[in-house]
Amino acid sequence: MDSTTDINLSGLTNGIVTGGYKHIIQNTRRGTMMSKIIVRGGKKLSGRVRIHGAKNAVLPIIAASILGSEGVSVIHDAPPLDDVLVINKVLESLGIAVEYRNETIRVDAGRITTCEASYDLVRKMRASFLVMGPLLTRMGQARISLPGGCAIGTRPIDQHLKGFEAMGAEIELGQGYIEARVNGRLKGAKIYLDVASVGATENIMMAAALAEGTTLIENAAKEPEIVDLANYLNAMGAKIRGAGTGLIRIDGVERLQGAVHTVIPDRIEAGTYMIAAAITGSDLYVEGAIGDHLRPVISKMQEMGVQIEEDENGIRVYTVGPLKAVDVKTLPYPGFPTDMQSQMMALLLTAEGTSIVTETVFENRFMHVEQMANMSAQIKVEGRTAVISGGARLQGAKVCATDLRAGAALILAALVAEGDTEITGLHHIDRGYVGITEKLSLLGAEIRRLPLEIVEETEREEVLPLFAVQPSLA
Ligand SMILES: CC(=O)N[C@H]1[C@@H](OP(=O)(O)OP(=O)(O)OC[C@H]2O[C@@H](n3ccc(=O)[nH]c3=O)[C@H](O)[C@@H]2O)O[C@H](CO)[C@@H](O)[C@@H]1O
Ligand SMILES: C=C(OP(=O)(O)O)C(=O)O
Repeated sequence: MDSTTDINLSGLTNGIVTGGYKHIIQNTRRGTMMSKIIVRGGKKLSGRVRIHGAKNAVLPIIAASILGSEGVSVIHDAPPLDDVLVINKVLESLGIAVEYRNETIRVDAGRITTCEASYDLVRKMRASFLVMGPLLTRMGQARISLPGGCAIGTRPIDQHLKGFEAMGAEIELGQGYIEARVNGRLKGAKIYLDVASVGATENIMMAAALAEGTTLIENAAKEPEIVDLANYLNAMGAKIRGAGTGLIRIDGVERLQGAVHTVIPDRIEAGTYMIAAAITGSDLYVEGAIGDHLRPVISKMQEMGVQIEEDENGIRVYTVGPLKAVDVKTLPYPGFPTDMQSQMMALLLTAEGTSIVTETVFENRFMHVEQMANMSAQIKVEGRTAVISGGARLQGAKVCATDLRAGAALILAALVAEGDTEITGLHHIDRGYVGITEKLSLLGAEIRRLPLEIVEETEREEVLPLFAVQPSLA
């Protein structure tokens, strides 16, 4: 993810605007506005919070819709997030018709006019690279800008490329682009992933769906988002078995068509609100949260003494006394998710005793520690391990979200800090949390989002009420 402030989608001003969350339109319409969140700590929360569709499921699913040469895909519960707008824009730049209204995306990929995804779009979001597999397998070629690294680590794509090469693609790198070509169709292959990469598993699974013959992905990632993608691909006519296990078998088919699919709830958004309940000592119902997707988070929170009750519609979280320190190690699913590490650290700051957090997935995912230290947090980092001294009262401060989950963790810490916390770097948070200010405020938090700097003042009132903007299907 690059470090520019907000996404500029000003070309979409003729698109459809329907009801929803203010910041998305503010950011996308003017592209120049920065904002800050101000939280006054100490409020108890109560009530229910609805979890939106999963960012990390919808992004590969939108990319996979490129594979549908006939019919229209209808993707329900697509969260109105900046990342979703970016991947939609990537598809449009390929000549594909995309319409986004009321959390439903329609994609007509009947016609593709170019196989190139430019630097301008791919730099905004790493997941844009997921269009490589679908384009290569359907069109025989793809030229995609290198996604590069980001705040949390170097994030190479060698495993994606290894998979495409094993299926017969020729890969060339030049001028910041990766060019992949194949004569005829990709061929099914046996691919062992050196690391159980989520993105590589998804990209290879999509490429293999239209390949000739059978592909086996060994040491595949097992995340619920992989299963959701496989379910969508199968609804399009693919033959995929084993998604959710370490061995996925894909029997290639000749063509795929658009399908209707509802995206799974976002387990990381759900986990974040579960921690909001625990950190504030409140009683919240997290509607839509799926316990089975959150097993390691639930189990760690219970070990700390948090009370958790699951039913078929969601999860209730509350506390009955002080929380205990625990040790946490991030791992690929079904281990503790790296995307919940910083939020968990915020909670551990309020527990009694010393906790140890070990990050094994990304090499540089402790950037929030420095920001938390500004709030008087006692954390010592050595390599991939952080030692957290819990129990001290956090103090409100001026802090900056260094990445998406770091931003969420700072908001959580701010909910219990003494005084006001000002959080900037909100473009990170907007990638992954729909209306976090509105949702927390409705639960009783004292939280506001304010403009920090408005370069262009026009059209502010015009954009209310709002939601997402996308051009109509042609
Ligand atoms: C859009 C999306 O779904 N993002 C998620 C996805 O990212 P993403 O798919 O990028 O994460 P990966 O699972 O690929 O990365 C995991 C580890 O594998 C390494 N690696 C990855 C690919 C590769 O070719 N070579 C390689 O060495 C990475 O550097 C990292 O250390 O999974 C991560 C791990 O759960 C989450 O934090 C991200 O939120
Ligand atoms: C790291 C994340 O996302 P991405 O892979 O899109 O950067 C995340 O969702 O926490």
